[in-house]
Amino acid sequence: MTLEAKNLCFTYPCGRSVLQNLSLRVEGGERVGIFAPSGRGKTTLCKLLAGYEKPQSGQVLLDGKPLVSYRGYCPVQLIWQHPEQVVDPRLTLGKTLREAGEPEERLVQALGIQPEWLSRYPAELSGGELQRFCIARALGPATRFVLADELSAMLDLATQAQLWSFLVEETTRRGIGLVAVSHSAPLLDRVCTRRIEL
Ligand SMILES: Nc1ncnc2c1ncn2[C@@H]1O[C@H](COP(=O)(O)OP(=O)(O)OP(=O)(O)O)[C@@H](O)[C@H]1O
Repeated sequence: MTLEAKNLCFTYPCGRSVLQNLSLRVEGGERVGIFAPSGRGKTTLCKLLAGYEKPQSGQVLLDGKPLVSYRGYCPVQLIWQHPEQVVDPRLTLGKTLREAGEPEERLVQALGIQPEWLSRYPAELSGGELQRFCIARALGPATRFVLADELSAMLDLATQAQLWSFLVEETTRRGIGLVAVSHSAPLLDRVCTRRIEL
């Protein structure tokens, strides 16, 4: 499969123009690092690639078809920088995990998700623990591309290394394309097959 951004232009309603004519092509199984200083538009690009925002002009295509024409579970999944902002605080983590269907036990174990966390609420877990649930939720059976937006910025080095090596192994095994966003060029060079600068 191919994920393609074609000539994307995006301006927020306040008039802040963030992306001008941006094009990008990612193949299944490829790992592309996106490197840019703060405020350049990395998160905005991820939101466009996952269909959370619509460009004023240009298109996001999945295998040549507009992403907006895919119904149901989106094959392009975004792992957000701040997991606490993208989980429902009123749901237990067990329910959060099942939002994308029954999770594979293998994934739950590989991510180090502890059984006793499942009955807790998001506010009762650390950021790193919560991010593991968001990663598992993003890796449903129909996922073809994963966008990882600074997913490890708030984690200690050992946890960062563990989560990245899991993501590399899992995406390689399933031929999933990965777009990784970071301020750290060394991290992207370790994780990705190529790196681009915005
Ligand atoms: N909802 C919004 N409304 C208006 N402007 C916004 C909105 N979200 C982001 N911006 C602005 O758009 C620009 C790009 O933001 P974005 O979050 O995409 O950058 P980024 O490269 O991911 O930054 P960082 O590395 O700090 O996370 C910034 O100048 C930001 O202030």
